[in-house]
Formats: sequence, C-alpha cells, structure tokens
Amino acid sequence: MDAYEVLEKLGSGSFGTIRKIVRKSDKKVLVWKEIRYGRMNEKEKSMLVSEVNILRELKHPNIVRYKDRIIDRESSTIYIIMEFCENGDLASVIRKYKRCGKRVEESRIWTLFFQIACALHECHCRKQKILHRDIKPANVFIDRNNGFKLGDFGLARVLSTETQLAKTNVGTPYYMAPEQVNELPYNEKCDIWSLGCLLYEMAALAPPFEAANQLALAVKIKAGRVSRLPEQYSEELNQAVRSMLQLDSAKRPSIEDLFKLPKMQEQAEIAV
Ligand SMILES: CNC(=O)c1c(C)[nH]c(/C=C2\C(=O)Nc3ccc(Cl)cc32)c1C
Repeated sequence: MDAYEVLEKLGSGSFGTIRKIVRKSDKKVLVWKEIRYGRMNEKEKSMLVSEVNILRELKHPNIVRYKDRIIDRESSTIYIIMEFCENGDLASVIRKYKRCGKRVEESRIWTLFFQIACALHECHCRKQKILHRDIKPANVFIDRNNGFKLGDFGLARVLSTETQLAKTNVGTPYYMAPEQVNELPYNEKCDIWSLGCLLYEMAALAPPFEAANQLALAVKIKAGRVSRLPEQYSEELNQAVRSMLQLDSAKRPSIEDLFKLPKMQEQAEIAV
C-alpha cells in the first residue's frame, strides 16, 4: 500500500472531507475523500465498497479518476484517492463571476455542456448503467488545462440512505428533479434534469428554481416555470436548457439526443 503525506483541506464534499495529498513514492499530487462509515450497517458498508469498486472502473477524461482506496478499520474510515484538479470546483468559479458582476462566455458554457455530457454518456450507456444522482457545481472540477470533470460518482445512492452518515455540508437540493420531489424511481433522466440546472446556473449565475425553504422549493420545481436565460445567450442554448428542464422526464432528451445539437457536433469536432 502506498504511503501519503497529507496536506491542506480542500473542501467538504457532500459526504466527507477532501484533502490534498502527495504520494511519497513518486511525489504525485492527489486528493483523498475521507468517508466515515462507522454508523453504517453491514448492507450499507458492502454497498459502499462495491460502489467504489464500480467507480474505479470509470476511466474517462471528463470523470475525476479514482486511483485507489484505503480502509482504516480502527477509525471506520474509507479514504478514496482521486486525481487532483488544480483549478478547483465550478461552484467557486460561479461565485467569482457573481462577485465580479461578469457573465460566463457562451462558448465556455457549450464546452462545459459537451464535456459533462461526455461524462454522463460514459455512465448512462454502459452495460451496468451508473447514475450520478448529485450533479451540481460543487461536484464539477476543473483541471490544470481548464477541462471539466464530474466527481463523486454514484456514491450518493449508498450514502443517502436513512442511516446516512452526518452530511458535512447539507445543502439545499436546488437541482432535485420533479420525480425525486415526488419520491418516484430515479433514472438517467434525473441526471439530465440536473445537467439542465447546472447549465442554467452557469449562464444565469443562479439556479433555475430558488426558494426560502425546501417545501417552497419543491412547489416551484413541480410548477416547472423557468425564466429565459439572460438575453446575451443564444436561443439555441436557451432551448437546449429548457428541453432538459421539462417536468415530464420522458420528454427530456437523452444524452444521445443532446449530442445531435449542432453546437454539440461542433464541440465534438473541436475535441477530436
Ligand atoms: C478551495 N478548494 C479548491 O480549490 C479545490 C481544489 C484545488 N481541488 C478541489 C477538489 C478536488 C480535486 O482537486 N480533486 C477531486 C476529486 C474528487 C473530489 Cl469529490 C474533489 C476533488 C478543491 C475543492
């Protein structure tokens, strides 16, 4: 097992602390997420381990790479070791644009759209479909080349059980799809809804649905009224986002449908 030097805390993910680490053998900079499983029952523990094993199979340029895991039975903690993304998370970027009163370039939003769609394609179109379940700006990370990477894949299912661990930062579920509000089964179209919310927030610098409390938020989500993106953004982007925010999940486009958009085809040519 590799030895690591533990450096500063980088943030608090939805279910644990993220720390910067250095692998002693080759000085490689990585991160680990500390997840305390002490209060999990046996079923949840085995679900967590199998979930991490599935995620270790996910190798894609737009998915944060899982490198290894360490299980410390003494402290009932699992350390999930992953790649370091030098430019942090998208939530911090959005906060910066809001502070400066600036709008994100539309071309950057299409790049985000294409790269996260590629990440979701890798997971939705596998034999054993993997759903993210928690797409939001704090779970999109940016590498040294300003590439976008989706992080924290699939753990939400295991860690959102009734006896879930104490969440380190209980946020408001702004991106929850209507079917989740109604506690209906979760499928890939919920990830499409969350992708729509992510792109909306990247353009408007605010989520499509906001409220003072979770009950009022649920009412707004189920009403499904979405304001147009700020006028500087194209009708093509506005329509693409609206298509993902349709209340009827069957009417939302699949990832394959989204790749057929002209602007997404252009992105695909640039990416080659
Ligand atoms: C202030 N924190 C940061 O700028 C920051 C940096 C430079 N990196 C991160 C986070 C991650 C990072 O660099 N790699 C990651 C892999 C998985 C997850 Cl869940 C998070 C990360 C963060 C939050």
